[in-house]
Amino acid sequence: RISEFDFKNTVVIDNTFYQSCATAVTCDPSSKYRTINGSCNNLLNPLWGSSGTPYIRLGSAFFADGDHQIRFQSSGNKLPGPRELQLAISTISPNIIDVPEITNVHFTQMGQWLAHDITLMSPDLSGPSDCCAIQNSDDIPPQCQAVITIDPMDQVYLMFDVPRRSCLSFRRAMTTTLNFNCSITPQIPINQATAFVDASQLYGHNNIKAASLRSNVDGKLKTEMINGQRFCVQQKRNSTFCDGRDNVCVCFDHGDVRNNQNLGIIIYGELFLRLHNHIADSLKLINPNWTDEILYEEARKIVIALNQIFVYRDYLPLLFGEDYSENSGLTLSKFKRTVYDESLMPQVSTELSAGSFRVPHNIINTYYSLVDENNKVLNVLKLHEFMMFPDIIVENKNLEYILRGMSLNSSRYPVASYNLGISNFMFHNMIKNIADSDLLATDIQRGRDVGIPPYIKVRELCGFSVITSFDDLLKILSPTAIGLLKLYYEDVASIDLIVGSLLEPIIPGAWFGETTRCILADGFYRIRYGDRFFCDVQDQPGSFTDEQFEVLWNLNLTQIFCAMSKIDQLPSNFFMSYGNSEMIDCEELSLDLQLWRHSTNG
Ligand code: HEM
Ligand SMILES: [Ca+2]
Repeated sequence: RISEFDFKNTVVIDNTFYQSCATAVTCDPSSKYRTINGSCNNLLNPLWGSSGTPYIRLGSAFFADGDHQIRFQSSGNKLPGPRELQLAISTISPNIIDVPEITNVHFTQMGQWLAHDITLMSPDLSGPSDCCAIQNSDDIPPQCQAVITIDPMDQVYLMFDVPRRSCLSFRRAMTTTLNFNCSITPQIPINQATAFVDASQLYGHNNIKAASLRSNVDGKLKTEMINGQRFCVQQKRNSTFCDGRDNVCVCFDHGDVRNNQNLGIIIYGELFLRLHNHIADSLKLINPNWTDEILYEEARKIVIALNQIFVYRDYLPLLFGEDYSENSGLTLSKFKRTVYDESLMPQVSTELSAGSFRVPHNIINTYYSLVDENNKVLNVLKLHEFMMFPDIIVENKNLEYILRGMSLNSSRYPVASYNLGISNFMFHNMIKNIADSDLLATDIQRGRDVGIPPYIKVRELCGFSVITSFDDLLKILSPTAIGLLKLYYEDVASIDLIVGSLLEPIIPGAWFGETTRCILADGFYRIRYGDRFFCDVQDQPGSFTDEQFEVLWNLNLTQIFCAMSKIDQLPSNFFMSYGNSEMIDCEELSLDLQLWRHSTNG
């Protein structure tokens, strides 16, 4: 191994799905554009990284029956309850207030925007609508077999006015065996997103969705005027994701089902949509003879490249720490091009999606502030009370006021616990069996649901020293953290990945501990070097010229979000909070697309 995250040669790719269950695709090797679903990126293995394919496992699966049943502790006893673990973690780490950081809420929001691009482990929504309601029946369907128990004496729920219940809804992730007609043991979930950073959360992860979002005129995505502003179109009512609360009138139809989830992610979806249409307009001015198809694909290609630049040049170095990011080949540089590696599997791992990339849930803020042009705080909204509630965004200048608040407000310091709101009242105003959920308990359960290896196994995979007892942990974790683990787990081998990871000390300059860093570095390496269409890869049919790449390189999120909204100022350093970056006046987007003139024949 060249570094701790170098799993390239150790991970075993199970080919069952590709050989026995997938329909063959034929690729056009000369195509300049990536497909919508990610197929044909890798010409030798055309389905690698595409939506609807299984996650990879970096380590072996952990199930009690070797197939799908949730694992037990070494003694055979049940694992500690996820809800109890969450409550315990919040007692040893402050979770009442948001401890400020130098980064702002955009740093958090970019993380979620990126997560929605690369991974979608859909829960199985078929069968009973309320899994908790059927727990006494003799025949509980698989998707309902992992609901989370709530203790009748639950200290938080007892204190607050929420309906009394003994169970939190949890639906198991869809697997190839149970949901996709492809029997694989141990069971493996399907990634419904394309694994590449290809803005699929904006365009749709599959052809049907993507086609439904296109206007089919001049390369643009569909929009709708609401209160004099341009937004994306709305979904039909009765969709699971918006009808949760009866006072919701607005529900956007985006590329990813999660794009209405909170006020921040909605704004990102809207602004990137406007960016696509702005670029399509600009391209049309330069190339009036280009068809709708060419305009769409060329605009899409630029939006994808910009997303990759913002992720690899701006976000990841901040997340990992600059040195580590650079030394691991993650940082994007203007001078050193990415060399495509067709042997590298560009797929997200279960360890990342059901574990490590959820660790940044601990920096989610409790509040969104609405801040006006004079820096006056007009309103403060609790994130968990305004989930799946886009109505707020379309009123007055709320989009701009929230954007400003996100820029000025600090993100939360990464303590082990998540904020109190999403730990107890997530989806507060949704229908009864979804409302008042617990994100950390859900994350713990999700890791077990898809059988990711426990904490110490993942550490071993990363090449860290082998742990055989709680005492061995003294080299890594604080005595308080170990005390907590001992109280809940019978043995060190049973500790869940996310629990151990959240308790690890934060690496200076990064936002998490070493185990999270290792798993995330693997993931972001794969989906960059394994992406034939990565924005700075050369000598592929669709590669940008050096000059074109330079035009894109000169853009940043501040310029784009400035130009795509009516906001008057944003921080010069987009991810830095008030006092850590000056606010600069917004300008029109200076995006000169002359270099795109006739580069494609219309
Ligand atoms: C901004 C507020 C956020 C909220 C309210 C939120 C909420 C959620 C929820 C409800 C889930 C599904 C849990 C499950 O059923 O298993 C989820 C999944 C996830 N979240 Fe977040 N999240 C937020 C931000 C973030 C951030 C900042 C990151 C990373 C930097 C992130 C990474 C993930 C990942 C990787 C998953 C798994 C996605 C999948 O594979 O389906 N989230 N989040
Ligand atoms: Ca994607």
